[in-house]
Amino acid sequence: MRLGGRLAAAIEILEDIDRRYRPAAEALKDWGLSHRFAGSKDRAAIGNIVYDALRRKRSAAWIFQDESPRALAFGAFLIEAGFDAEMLNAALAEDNFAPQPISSEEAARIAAHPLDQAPDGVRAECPEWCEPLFQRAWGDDWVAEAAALAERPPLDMRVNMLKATREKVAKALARTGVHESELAPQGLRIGPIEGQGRHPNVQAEPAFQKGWFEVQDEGSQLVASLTEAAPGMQVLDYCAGAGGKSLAMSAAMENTGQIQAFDAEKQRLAPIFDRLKRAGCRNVQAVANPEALAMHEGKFDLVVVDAPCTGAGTWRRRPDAKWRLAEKQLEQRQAEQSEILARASRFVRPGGRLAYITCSVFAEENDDQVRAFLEANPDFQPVDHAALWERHLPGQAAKARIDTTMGIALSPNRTATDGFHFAALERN
Ligand SMILES: C[S@@+](CC[C@H](N)C(=O)[O-])C[C@H]1O[C@@H](n2cnc3c(N)ncnc32)[C@H](O)[C@@H]1O
Repeated sequence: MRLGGRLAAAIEILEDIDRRYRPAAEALKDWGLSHRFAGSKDRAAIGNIVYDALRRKRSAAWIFQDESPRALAFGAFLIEAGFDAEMLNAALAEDNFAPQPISSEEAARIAAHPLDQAPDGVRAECPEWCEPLFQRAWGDDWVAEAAALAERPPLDMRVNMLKATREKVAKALARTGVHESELAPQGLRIGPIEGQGRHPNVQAEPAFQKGWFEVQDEGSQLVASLTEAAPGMQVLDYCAGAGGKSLAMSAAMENTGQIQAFDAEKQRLAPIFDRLKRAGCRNVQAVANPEALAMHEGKFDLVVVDAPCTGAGTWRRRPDAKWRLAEKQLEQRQAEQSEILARASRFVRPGGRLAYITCSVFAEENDDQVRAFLEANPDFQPVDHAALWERHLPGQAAKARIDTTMGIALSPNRTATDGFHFAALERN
């Protein structure tokens, strides 16, 4: 397929996402199934245009002064490729499968709306209702913080120290252009996709099948190590999901002690069994029945709450979720977070630690939750988060945003990771 056919396909998929209110990954998959003639390079290129259009929806709509799927696909392509209207029209010429080229009226509109003159909210690439949330959380940096969530993400991996070393995995993946992560000590990274390329399918590599590494964002790796799960500990991962944090803590604990991996939704836990097996984790037990935990109240050295949240910190990877998120869902997540914190905290032993994690960049889900919990639970005290960070990442204090009391914030803009918040609270 030529560029015209790829743009036409991207427009069709964006229409489907819009009309049927469905996740981008599903719409792309369906398109692939009904267009089997398209090769893997075409699919990757189409996927890039769709994801770029969702990441840069406001900028693309601004330069075209139009929110239609065609304007979003064209606009995002112009921005990402650094093309102007004339260059794009030249690339579409004599391509029977191409959409209508950019008209002279559209070209005039594009010329009259340069991005450097766009309002802050457009450059921030976030839904209008989220602008005050970013402003509150990030002050003067809010546009840069929100805009960084519209960049293409890298592919991050955590080396499983139970089975391999960073050198060994880097060697096994040498052809992929992998390099050591800047902050996470067991991290490896393949940079963001360039142009119309794609990330290698690292999960098809024998090294992955052998359990030498997991695909895990560097921010997720960092918050897992900030829990300070250590050999011999009794740990409760209260919102374990597919086990990303449990697997990382299991390796940090050198397969000793015990991790109870609990989740209120049984089906969310389902992938953990294969993952544990592949990674060789023998100190993790999946628990789906809350009653099985009851007898362990007040017994755990460490309780980790990787709470359900808006996921705003992951918008680089799931840009469609950004436009689906509604104010009501934020309120629901906040209510769940306070309820889960209250429940989970009962399992911390005196002298033990509660670690609160979200992949959100909003104060409503982070500082506000920590503050409210501490007010309601005077037997818990925050650890010194600056000292905690320094222990793990000496000399890197300028990277994260650290509030000694409320916790540590990671973001694409500051740490080149997904957005995360981490707070550790100790029980008297
Ligand atoms: C952010 S995800 C967890 C991700 C996981 N820890 C990882 O690293 O892969 C949040 C999880 O919380 C679970 N959850 C939601 N409400 C809960 C509750 N009341 N109690 C325990 N888990 C809950 C969800 O099912 C979801 O799997």
